[in-house]
Amino acid sequence: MTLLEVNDLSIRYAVEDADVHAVDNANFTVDSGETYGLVGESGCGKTTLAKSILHLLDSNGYIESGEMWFDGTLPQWEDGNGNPRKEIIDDDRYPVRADGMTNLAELSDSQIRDIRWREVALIPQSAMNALNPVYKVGDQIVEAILRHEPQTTKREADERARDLLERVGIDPERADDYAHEFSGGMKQRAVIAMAMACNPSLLIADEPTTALDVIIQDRILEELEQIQEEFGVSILVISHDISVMAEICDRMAVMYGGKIMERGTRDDIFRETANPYTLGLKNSFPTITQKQQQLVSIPGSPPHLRDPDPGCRFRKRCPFAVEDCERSHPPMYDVASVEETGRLQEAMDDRRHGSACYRTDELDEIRTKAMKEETWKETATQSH
Ligand SMILES: Nc1ncnc2c1ncn2[C@@H]1O[C@H](COP(=O)(O)OP(=O)(O)OP(=O)(O)O)[C@@H](O)[C@H]1O
Repeated sequence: MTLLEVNDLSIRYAVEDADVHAVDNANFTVDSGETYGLVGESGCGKTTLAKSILHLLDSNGYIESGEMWFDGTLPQWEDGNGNPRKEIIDDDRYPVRADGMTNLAELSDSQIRDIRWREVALIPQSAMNALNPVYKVGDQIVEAILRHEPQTTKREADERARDLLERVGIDPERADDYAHEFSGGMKQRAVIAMAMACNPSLLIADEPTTALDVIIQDRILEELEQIQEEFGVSILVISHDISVMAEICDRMAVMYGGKIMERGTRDDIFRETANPYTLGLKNSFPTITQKQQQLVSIPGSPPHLRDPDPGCRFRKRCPFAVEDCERSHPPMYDVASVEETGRLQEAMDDRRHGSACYRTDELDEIRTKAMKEETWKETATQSH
């Protein structure tokens, strides 16, 4: 069942005389109970996309166009008997669709505040530094519960906080400790517990393992998986590290320069990789099982996104770029259909394996060449 459906989402930041096109026409769907990943190099728009869901963009950021349909119920939309008023579709005041989904992009600040924590919780980047040093860790979770569920008693909230800590593998007795008494991994787990305080249906985790050593990283990923199983929560996880995604995601979108370049299930992305950018990204990270493999990084750096030209965002670093790539950014092609028919066919459904590349009909050759280090080195020489 669909929990979040993002349609043609474009986000801009206003800077001086131009706009930064941080996210451009993004389309993807997160189902209930699944882990969906957004992966790509720093600056490709992952955090911007995640923050926009909860209206937490920097003040110069704005949603240019698009929709974010979410299957949630706003408290102020309950009727006198406390029943959700999902049936409201003819009332212009409510951006609710016939199937009961709400367009988060159109909610007012107060409406979105009711969604935050209760329905969608965000674990921001460097979250472990966000724990308040002067309050006990347990009290911070209690505070989060009481703020969003005022009808809960302090005692109940206290019990829930301890239970949450236990569920993420922290001894409940440690609820009385301060953040500085926790290790890095414990702080991150405490932040996960805090995010789960109000039992949200969507948890957004922005770089949950960055800055942690490899062993702790693995534990945090296991923790997220367990949380998901126990609570049935959907997780939108953001990482620059494609090997982290291989560990935990059911499906994912690979982003570059504000665009989704490839989209699909974990198997689509890792076994049937179709986009040159994804192929390059895969080469540049060790897989969990093959730590010793030779790593090849993609030469060059991501494009600046101020008023970008219409061409493919990746073309300047792409060893497979052709003339078409200069003219316009490619649409998302349906990989399986193209492989079957040999003809370029656009993806009609964002659940299908899609790749934004004009050469999706030459995949065998591209995959073979992309594995060779010299393929990427040649691009570096050409672009200098
Ligand atoms: N407030 C802002 N004003 C102008 N540009 C911004 C602002 N915030 C982000 N950007 C730009 O928007 C683009 C996307 O940034 P974003 O932080 O979303 O990327 P990211 O993939 O999450 O990278 P990182 O992991 O480094 O945060 C980048 O080019 C960034 O420089």
